Amino acid sequence: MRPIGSKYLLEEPLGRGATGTVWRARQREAAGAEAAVPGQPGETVAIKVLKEELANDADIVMRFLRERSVLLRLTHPNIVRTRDLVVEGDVLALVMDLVDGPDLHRYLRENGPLTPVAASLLTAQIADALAASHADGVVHRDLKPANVLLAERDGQMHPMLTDFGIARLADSPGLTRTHEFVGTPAYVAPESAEGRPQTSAVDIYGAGILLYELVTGRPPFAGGTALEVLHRHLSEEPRRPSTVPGPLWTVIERCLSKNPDQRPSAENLARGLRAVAAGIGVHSTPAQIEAAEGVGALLAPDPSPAPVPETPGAADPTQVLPSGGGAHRYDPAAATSVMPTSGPGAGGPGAGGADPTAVMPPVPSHDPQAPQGEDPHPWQSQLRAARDRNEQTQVQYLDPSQDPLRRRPQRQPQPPQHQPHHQPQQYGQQPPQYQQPQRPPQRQQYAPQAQQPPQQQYAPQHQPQHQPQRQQYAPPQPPPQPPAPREPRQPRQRSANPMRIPGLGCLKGCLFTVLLFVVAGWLIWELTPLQDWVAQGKGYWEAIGDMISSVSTWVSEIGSATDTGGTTGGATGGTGQ
Ligand SMILES: Nc1ncnc2c1ncn2[C@@H]1O[C@H](COP(=O)(O)OP(=O)(O)OP(=O)(O)O)[C@@H](O)[C@H]1O
Repeated sequence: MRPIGSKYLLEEPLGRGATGTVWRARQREAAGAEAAVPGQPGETVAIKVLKEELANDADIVMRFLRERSVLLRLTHPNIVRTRDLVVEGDVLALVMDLVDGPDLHRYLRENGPLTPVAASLLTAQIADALAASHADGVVHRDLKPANVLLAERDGQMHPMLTDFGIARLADSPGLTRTHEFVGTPAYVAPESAEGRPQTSAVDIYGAGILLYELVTGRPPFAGGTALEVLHRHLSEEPRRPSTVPGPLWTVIERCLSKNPDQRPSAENLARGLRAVAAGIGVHSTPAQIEAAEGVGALLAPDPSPAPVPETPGAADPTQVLPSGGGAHRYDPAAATSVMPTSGPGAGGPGAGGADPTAVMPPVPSHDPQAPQGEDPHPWQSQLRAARDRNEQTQVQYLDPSQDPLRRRPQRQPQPPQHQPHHQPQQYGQQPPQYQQPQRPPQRQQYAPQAQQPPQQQYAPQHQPQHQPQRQQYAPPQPPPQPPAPREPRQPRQRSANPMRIPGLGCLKGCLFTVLLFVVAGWLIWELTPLQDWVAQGKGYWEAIGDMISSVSTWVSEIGSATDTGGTTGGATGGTGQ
């Protein structure tokens, strides 16, 4: 157990993300008045210890302290409460309420998609949390299933949004200086990717992606490289899966508007989703169905979205496409659409801050007059330094061959994507393959049964329906080494039979054995009296007996002939003397 600050003891790591590691921790003594929740000795909490490069960055430490009050005052039933901030030596840490439950990403992976009703109700609660934080001027900017924790309350799953403020804290040149880019391409709003000003509408876009993923099991724009995903956010309209009811699709489409001004406010989103959930259930009344079908009218855009404050001296490293708007911005046919931003304001490693929702590193100016350092291309350096993260937030190594400065990225052949096995269904009904006892098609659909032991609540009931998009991360590659000179090759021994026939060796052995038997049989036939025996029709033992007796007769004849010869010889000798 490791102390952190004077008030907390880290017990065990719960998980690791892009910005730090979350620990289960215990309170040693009550925190001071500066903490939002002083806590009691022995109480269990979760502590996110920010990564060293964040903690060592003076800008971030300053912002951490400055934003303390914003983070600590953010309270909502669907937001994981930040209780305290610890700044001590090299350590920056956020003390949070411990949520005893899986995150939504894990839950989806283990249990498959939710029904449209359950997904609407769950997202409505997330929208409630967003509405509260947006009203307070706080934009999350990294909304994704991994940042939604599922707490169990009264036998129901209760979504809680976490990591508020982390994006903002990390929005500093610090990450850029470490040549690192982090982000979650599948959830990035088009304006973030383009480096245009961001507002609370980026969270609505994230909510739309999350909602889509909840009902289908996968985000709408996923697969391929980060650049490809990014392009799809910018240029591709999401397609409606057959299992998504019309009213719910209206909500998703509005959230995923490329134009942030057309996205609904978080408050209206929550209202719209509840109307949809009420009108697409199996027990919906005609009035509820009608209200759901008219949900578009409820999704009025936010007249004054909360702006994401500019970070002094920070440029948005998410920017990979030329900013400046215009009708060509989303032109999918534009071959040069993935181009580094150039010119003032575009940012670069030196000038830019890193956005934790960033998907791409800052791109240097291509002004030929610009001073060229001896360092490798910053783009390459950052990509090379990209490191592995958890499965949701992607840090992606980009091969220099895919550098859009050189050529348009080529689509790599992808393994076949999982298609949800939904059949068209009545709204609110769970598709059979996802049907689980703890998910009846009403509000409690994602609530485990109260009598189930906790460890079973999230246990997969079936094979996961969706393999999450594994991030195509390749570890930083060392610079290519010149190939070592090769030894001259020995001329290859050519086989007599250059064609390799499987089982030929065995066949050869068999043929050889057969040949042996044939030769042996022929010798026996020719050199033994076998032919005579066969001709005389003798039995085997009779023939053997005959042979033994003839051999013994022959031997005795030889013996007697020898005796006779000896006797005769002796007599002859005697006679000669
Ligand atoms: N308050 C909490 N209580 C319990 N577990 C938590 C809490 N906060 C985070 N976790 C768990 O810790 C793990 C890591 O959280 P973290 O927020 O660092 O990951 P992440 O959201 O995937 O990363 P990031 O948002 O930084 O890219 C997650 O698996 C999450 O379930």
